Amino acid sequence: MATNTTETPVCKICCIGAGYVGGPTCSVLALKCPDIQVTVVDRSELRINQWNSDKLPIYEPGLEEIVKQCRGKNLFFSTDMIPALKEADLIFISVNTPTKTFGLGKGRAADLKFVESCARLIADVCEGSKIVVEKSTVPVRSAASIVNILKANTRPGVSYQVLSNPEFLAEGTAVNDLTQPDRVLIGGEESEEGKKAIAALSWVYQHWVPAEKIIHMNTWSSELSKLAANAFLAQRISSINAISAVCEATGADVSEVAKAIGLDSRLGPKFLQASVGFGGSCFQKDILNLVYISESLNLTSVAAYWQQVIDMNEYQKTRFGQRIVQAMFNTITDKHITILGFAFKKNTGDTRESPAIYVAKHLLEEGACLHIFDPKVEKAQILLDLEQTEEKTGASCVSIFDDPYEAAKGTHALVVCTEWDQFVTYDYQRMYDSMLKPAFVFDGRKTLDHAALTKIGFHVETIGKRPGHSFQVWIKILFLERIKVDVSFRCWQEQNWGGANGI
Ligand SMILES: NC(=O)C1=CN([C@@H]2O[C@H](COP(=O)(O)OP(=O)(O)OC[C@H]3O[C@@H](n4cnc5c(N)ncnc54)[C@H](O)[C@@H]3O)[C@@H](O)[C@H]2O)C=CC1
Ligand SMILES: O=C(O)[C@H]1O[C@H](OP(=O)(O)OP(=O)(O)OC[C@H]2O[C@@H](n3ccc(=O)[nH]c3=O)[C@H](O)[C@@H]2O)[C@H](O)[C@@H](O)[C@@H]1O
Repeated sequence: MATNTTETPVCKICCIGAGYVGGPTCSVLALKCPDIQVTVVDRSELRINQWNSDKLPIYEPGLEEIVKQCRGKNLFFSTDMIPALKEADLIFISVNTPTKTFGLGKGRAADLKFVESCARLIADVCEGSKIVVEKSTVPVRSAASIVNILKANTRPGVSYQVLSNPEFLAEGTAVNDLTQPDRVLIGGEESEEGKKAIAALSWVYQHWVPAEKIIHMNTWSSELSKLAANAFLAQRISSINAISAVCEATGADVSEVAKAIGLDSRLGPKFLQASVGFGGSCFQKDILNLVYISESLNLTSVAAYWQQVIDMNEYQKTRFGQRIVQAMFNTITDKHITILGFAFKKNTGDTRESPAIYVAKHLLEEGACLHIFDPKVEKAQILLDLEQTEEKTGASCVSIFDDPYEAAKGTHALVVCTEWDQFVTYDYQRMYDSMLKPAFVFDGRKTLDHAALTKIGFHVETIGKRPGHSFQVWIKILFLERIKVDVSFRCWQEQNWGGANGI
């Protein structure tokens, strides 16, 4: 490397994008590689200021301690991008790649404008030889566009190697996922220079990741593996959620079914938790991207297959919202409802694509007033997500609480949208006593003790189970449903065939 005068392959790293990936990844990198200087740059001054303050821009268990330990030593956050890029031997591109909201591929294709602007900036300012690492999640063959832009703008004496190194961390467990990854993928060119670049990035990871977990492959396999991994994970959730609908209609219990399925060593127990639906910034975006790529390649059956994972997720969120209204006597107009949890999963303050947003909007459309509590999501973020300018405005009605008991007071129902651990230990008797009766609990995460809640007096509804009905009652329901089906079938027969004998 041009700027590297020591024996080590990499001395300085620059990461463009100080978000949920760039921030934690570089913090762990700095912690594990004290011999490397890591600078995270971002065009957002607000974000960089937050990374340099006591209140980090994202909540992630264990992250604050690492940042405090490394910041100012070998970890730096800056908006001054040019010097950091010039100095670096290796540059990570960790910027956002959202779904396009306009033009060709609108609503499905990934918008690569931020990745492209990074490539152009690197080409403009860098000298010597650089390794450019694509860490953002991108469509397969995106590295070719980066190479194109860099090559088209190369000045004499400048050379680049572009690698794909997708990130697999999950929010809420990012530090653990980064310190003990299942695998690290590095895709690159087959050439000598390509192999040298792959070796340099592997050397960085080998500071803490066992060599056998660092996997080398061709660039396109690496890019596609990231989309495929997210699609497979989301597919499992949609599969168990589809089964949850069957459970609710038949009296089976989805937790029991998930346990039975997960005990098969070929399937395993993870990602079988039925829920109100998956959220987060990536599953939907990445599957839509996969659908778009498949369609672009004329693989229409493949596209339709993955589209179903998204459709099932929409169905699950809709079903949950409708079930709340139905259980509350088919009207929630002017009723006060408490939403417990607004983040898309526990241990994060991130609300991107959170199912809570969908549920809250559905309840607001039905005329309800919402009391919302989440341990980590900022009030301004909730109002922004619900497109409310301020609390309790006009016809709609949203109040944000920083105490769950205050939130529950005077409301008709509790709706659990996030599986925060502390929700399990709350004093539900205290909440029940302060609520209007009948008091309802809708557990969209299946984490509460439903028997205990029922004993307190709550009417409890959850995903994938119809609680409160004994086996005998179920037999009766199924019997009545059967009669209904028989009657409608006979009516249909008479209308279309002139009665059963007319066939
Ligand atoms: N959030 C997650 O848990 C994971 C995300 N990913 C992928 O990583 C990428 C980044 O995701 P997040 O960190 O969540 O996004 P983010 O939105 O939290 O952060 C992206 C950052 O990049 C900055 N940025 C954008 N364009 C820039 C430019 N030209 N120059 C300087 N800064 C620029 C933005 O200001 C923002 O701070 C995406 O492709 C995502 O799909 C991959 C694995 C996990
Ligand atoms: O590319 C990404 O952004 C990341 O996407 C996911 O990570 P993340 O979205 O942060 O969190 P997950 O734990 O995967 O949860 C996603 C959603 O699925 C839901 N979920 C998860 C598991 C489950 O069994 N059931 C279920 O409903 C969660 O509550 C959450 O809403 C992947 O797990 C990461 O490997 C990947 O790097």
